[in-house]
Amino acid sequence: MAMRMADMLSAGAEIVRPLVELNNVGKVYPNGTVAVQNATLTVGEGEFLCFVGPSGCGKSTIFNMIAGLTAPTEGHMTVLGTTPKEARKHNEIAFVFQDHTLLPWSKLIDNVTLPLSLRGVPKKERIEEGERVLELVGLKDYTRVLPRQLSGGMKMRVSIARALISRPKLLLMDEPFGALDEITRQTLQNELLGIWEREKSMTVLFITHNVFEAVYLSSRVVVMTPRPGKIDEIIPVRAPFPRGEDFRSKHEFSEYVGTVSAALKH
Ligand SMILES: Nc1ncnc2c1ncn2[C@@H]1O[C@H](COP(=O)(O)OP(=O)(O)OP(=O)(O)O)[C@@H](O)[C@H]1O
Repeated sequence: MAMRMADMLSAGAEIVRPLVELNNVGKVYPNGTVAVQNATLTVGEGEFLCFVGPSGCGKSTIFNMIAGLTAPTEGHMTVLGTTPKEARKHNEIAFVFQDHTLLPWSKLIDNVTLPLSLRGVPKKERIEEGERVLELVGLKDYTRVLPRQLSGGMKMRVSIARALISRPKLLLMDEPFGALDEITRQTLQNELLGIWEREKSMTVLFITHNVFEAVYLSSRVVVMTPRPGKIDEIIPVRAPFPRGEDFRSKHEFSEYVGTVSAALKH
C-alpha cells in the first residue's frame, strides 16, 4: 500500500508540495504587542500538525495570519502558493473554533450549508452536500434538529461538518475540543483522524493545550515559546496512520508525550 504523505513526512522525507510556507514571519499588533517573531515553517500537503505552547504565545495569531484574517508585519508567507487572503477567497481554507457558533434557530442542515447559501449555491446541491458532511460526522439522522437539542460533542461535530462543506484544502482548528469531557474528546479525535484519512490531501493545523492530544493526532508537533512567540522545536511523531486507541497505551506514545512536555518546559 502506498505510504500517505503524513507518514513520509513524519519519517523525515522532504516536503514535495508545500501548502503553507512561513519565512521569518513576525506580527506586532498596533498597540506594540509582539505576538510572533521569526516564525519559519513549511507544511506539506496532507499533513496533520498540532501547535502547542503557553497561553498568549501567538498560536491564534499564526492561524489568523494563515487564514488571511490579519497580515504579518514582518517576513513572507504563502498559502496554497498564493497570499493567504487570495487562498481564503477561493474557499480553500476553513476554520473551526472551540466555540461552535451555530445559529440556534436554524436546523442542522441549514447550519452546515450556511457557507454555500452565502455563496448562492442552488438548494438541491446545498442539501446534497449538507447530507454528505452530516453523514461524515455521524449525524445523518439529525438534519432537521435544532442545535439546542444536541450535546457539546454533537455541536462540535456540526461545526466540523460546516467547515468540511467547502471541501477545504486546509483546515485550521483552534482548540476545538478544549471544552469537551475527556471521553467525548477522545471519540472526536478518532473521528477527526478518520475524516482526515479519507480526505487524503486535506491538511489540518490544530491548536491544543493538551500534549496527549497533540501526540495522538499529529504527524509533527510545533512547540512554541512564551511571548514573543517563536517556533522553538518541531517534533515529528513517527507512528504510522491510521492510529487506533491502542496507540494511547503504547510505550512509544508516552515517550513522545515526554519529549513534547520537556520541549514545552525549555
Ligand atoms: N488584536 C490584538 N491586539 C493586540 N494584542 C493582541 C491582539 N490579539 C492578540 N493579542 C496579544 O498577542 C499575544 C498572542 O495572542 P494569541 O491569541 O495569538 O496567543 P495564543 O497562543 O493563541 O493564546 P491562547 O493559548 O491563550 O489562546 C497575546 O499577548 C495577546 O494578548
